[in-house]
Amino acid sequence: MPSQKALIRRPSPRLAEGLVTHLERTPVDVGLAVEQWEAYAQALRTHGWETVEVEPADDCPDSVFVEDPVVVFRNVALIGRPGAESRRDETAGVEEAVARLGCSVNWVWEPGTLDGGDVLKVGDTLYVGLGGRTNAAGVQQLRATFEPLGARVVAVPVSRVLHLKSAVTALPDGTVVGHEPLVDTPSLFPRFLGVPEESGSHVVLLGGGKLLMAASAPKTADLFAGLGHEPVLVDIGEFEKLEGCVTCLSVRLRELYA
Ligand SMILES: NC(=O)NCCC[C@H](N)C(=O)O
Repeated sequence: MPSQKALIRRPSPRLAEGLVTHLERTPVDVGLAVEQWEAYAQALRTHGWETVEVEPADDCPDSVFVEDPVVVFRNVALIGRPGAESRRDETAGVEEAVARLGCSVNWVWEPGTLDGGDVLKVGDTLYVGLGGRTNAAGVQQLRATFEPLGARVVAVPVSRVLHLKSAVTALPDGTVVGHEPLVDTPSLFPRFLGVPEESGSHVVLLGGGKLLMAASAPKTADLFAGLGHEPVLVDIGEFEKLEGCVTCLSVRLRELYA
């Protein structure tokens, strides 16, 4: 039986010092953030995911955004080299966690940079955002790692948001969804659906038609419900102040055999 495990990482006490790039900094309430993170983890568990905590990295303010240090395809994990230097110490704990779960591990090497938030999987296609935290050498290394396993890697420009998955994610049927003013080239995706809210661009596929989404995107949730999906809303407001989304707070591992 394939396992359904989700890596999560407890927020650092220094969360409020996390990076902001495209937003103005506003104060983060770390206590509230921890409550929101616990509710997020509970939502994953309620919908059938076993949560696995990566060792906390208290000195790394952005470590809660656990999807960024790694890309997993089938049972192979590529440990990224974060585009932001302040995030480079986050990788060791994530590497240890994926290895413990039985993944084969590869690494992105200098001069490559690659953030997991820049990689969107749609079936066997890996769209990779180029322009912010991920560079051309990182894309080449992603190709070299995953194309031999049957992945097709498609590089797409990202200039208006932090990561590719800040701009677009995909519904269970593969339709790519995004808030058009923030998507550089919607025509690169075979099927694209515009959504009315920025945070409506971010869905985590929970299985069975359920979509984990931010509570800040109620109109998009209605749109998706009207299309036959089942939105599950969580408040991640404190993380949104740091350019975090529902996608970046976990790494779902669907193809491990445990
Ligand atoms: N995948 C993501 O969208 N990650 C969000 C990272 C936010 C963090 N403050 C950062 O700038 O790296």
